[in-house]
Amino acid sequence: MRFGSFARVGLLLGAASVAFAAPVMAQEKKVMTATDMWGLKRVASPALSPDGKAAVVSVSVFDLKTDKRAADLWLFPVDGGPARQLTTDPAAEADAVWSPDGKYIAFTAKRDDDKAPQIYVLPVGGGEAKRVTTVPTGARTPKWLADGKGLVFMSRVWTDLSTWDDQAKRLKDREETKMTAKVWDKAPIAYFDHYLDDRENHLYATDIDGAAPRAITLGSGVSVQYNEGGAPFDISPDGKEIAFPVNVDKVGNRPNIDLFTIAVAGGAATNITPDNKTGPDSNPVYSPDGKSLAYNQRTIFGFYGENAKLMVRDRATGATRNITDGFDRSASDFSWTDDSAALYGAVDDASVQRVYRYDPKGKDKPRRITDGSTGDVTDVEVAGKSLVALRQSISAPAELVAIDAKSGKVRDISAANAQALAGFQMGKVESVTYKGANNADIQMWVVYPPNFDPTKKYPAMMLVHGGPHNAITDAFSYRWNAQVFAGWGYVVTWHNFHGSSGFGQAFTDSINPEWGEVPYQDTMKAADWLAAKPFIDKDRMLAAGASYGGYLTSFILGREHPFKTLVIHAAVYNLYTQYAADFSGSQARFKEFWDDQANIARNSPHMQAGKFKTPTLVLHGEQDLRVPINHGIELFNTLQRRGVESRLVYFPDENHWVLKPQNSVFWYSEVERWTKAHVTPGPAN
Ligand SMILES: CSCC[C@H](NC=O)C(=O)N[C@@H](CC(C)C)C(=O)N[C@@H](Cc1ccccc1)C(=O)O
Repeated sequence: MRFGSFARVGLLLGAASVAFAAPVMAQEKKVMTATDMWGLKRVASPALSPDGKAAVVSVSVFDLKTDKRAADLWLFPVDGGPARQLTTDPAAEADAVWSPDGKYIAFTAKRDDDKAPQIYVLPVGGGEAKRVTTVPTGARTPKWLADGKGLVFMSRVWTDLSTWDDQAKRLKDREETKMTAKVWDKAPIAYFDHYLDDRENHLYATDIDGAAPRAITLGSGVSVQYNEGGAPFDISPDGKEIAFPVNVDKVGNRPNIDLFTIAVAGGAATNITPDNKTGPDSNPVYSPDGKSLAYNQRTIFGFYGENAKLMVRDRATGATRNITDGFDRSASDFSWTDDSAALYGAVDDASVQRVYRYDPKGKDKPRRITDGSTGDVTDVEVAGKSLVALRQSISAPAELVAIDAKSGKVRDISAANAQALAGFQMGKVESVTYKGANNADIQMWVVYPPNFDPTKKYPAMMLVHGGPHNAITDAFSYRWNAQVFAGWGYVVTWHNFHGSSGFGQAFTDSINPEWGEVPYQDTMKAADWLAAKPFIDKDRMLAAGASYGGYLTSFILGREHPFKTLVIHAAVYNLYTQYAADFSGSQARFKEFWDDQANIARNSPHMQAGKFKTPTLVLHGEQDLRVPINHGIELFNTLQRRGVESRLVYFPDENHWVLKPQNSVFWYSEVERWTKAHVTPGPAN
């Protein structure tokens, strides 16, 4: 679906549209279904103009008939006023970046005959976008050079080939050959849903006039560590130096990411964080005055749940400070102010993502700016006098907002989904705290069915989150949408059990290396809390989870619990087979499994198979290389062998997550059919 013609002034996405939307009467409102949810527009991370006056975001829409996504760039004045659609091409545009003079926006897209994503440059004042690269291996994550005449980008290339023609030929040969074997000498071999090939990520510079790109890191002896997301590198404000992450592990299975710098002109690369040998140094960002380099550091090997410290390096002396010393939160998101006097970023902070201000000198403690009362605020961007971000909640998808850095007030800029949401009757959302394992305070989200009547009794659907070192914050989920489940007639909960992030490092780390028992107890105590409520029917409770959440749900399956049925997606069911199945399994922080098999015996859900008796819906994707398909098959076959009512829903073309629209709608329909058959939804007297 398109929003309109090029450069059309669009009220549709602007905040102004809220005022003009026809009011929808309560009785006309409907509960949101999975299909409705797929009709919502998805607003991605903003890119703020250098003067801070306008923000560009990519807005995606999905077509349920074709399963296709279209994404276009929209420009929003930060102070309000109508949004302007910048692109209408059927291809999805991404990675938007403003030129230093604010006159152009570069982005990546696979348009027309492009076989891989290329960089395009669009004049902001009007005119067509012009393609500036023709790189057979694709151009990703562009950043402008300081003079505005060129860009640096990343491409994944074979390092034994010296020309783009040779790269193109090998790509063609690999596509055409009937010999499909892959060979590795070093781990990792895969990332989430794809096998890694024998290429490396390297940086190139290109002029915007379309001259052949020039290699920067190729020949330096190191390559860029990159899996997904935004640009992992930054260019110094004088346009002379680039900082980028490198995995210096020579063995495989002991990843050690250090930050390197290299001249934009190429040459030798220098490791600037060689002393941190046990954790990743990442996300380098130069201060606008060019004096400092901010980056994240973790130091505990194999523990992604470690709080990321925010480090600031003096580029002249190399002296480096941890400016978040004593801050018991992870500072993984940050953006410098123009005067280099502060940084702002979103923090996973006790069940909500809130914006904090950091002092680059480390004298002032990180200061909370937004209070979290209106949902998660993430993806913070600072420029000129503006601070923009995305805001979302359990009941509303992300929209672009402006933040007042002094008062913390959050103001809507986009309203891409205001009209659609006005037609839905959402359930009330509450944050509660109960006493969990070891008498600790556990935060839990409760989402009530629309038209909830506290004098009646409702069934409960307890959702168990993944990670485990993640948290359920006030965010809109497309994969496990609590409002869709509440619309079926359940009181839905998400509890942030021990191990969750955002509640302090000790709480996060309290389930290592014993993954099962304490989160299990937290879940049972959450069930007790619910069962004691007059509005809950304790004989109509179910639990559902995915990934680590599927681990904990299958751990529950082999133990005492009050649930009438369980829904288990992409579960880590067998810790023996998960152990070395992917990159996470390869990072043993404590003992290797052959040195501590008792831990696996205590913690692996499959060891309790002899006690399985609860009807269970098992779901898994074939392309899941994070938790491979064997887990779902083992769990289902074991339930069948024990004569326990069970059903396996298998997705041949989905990975760790169900991401395709029609498959997702089918996933929701299977979960709805199964849960309703085992736990009657809706109120009873
Ligand atoms: C957000 S980082 C979580 C990464 C975590 N890494 C280490 O294990 C992870 O992938 N966890 C898996 C389970 C693991 C394979 C044992 C998991 O539970 N994934 C969850 C959470 C998640 C959400 C978004 C991105 C990555 C993971 C899930 O898939 O819902």
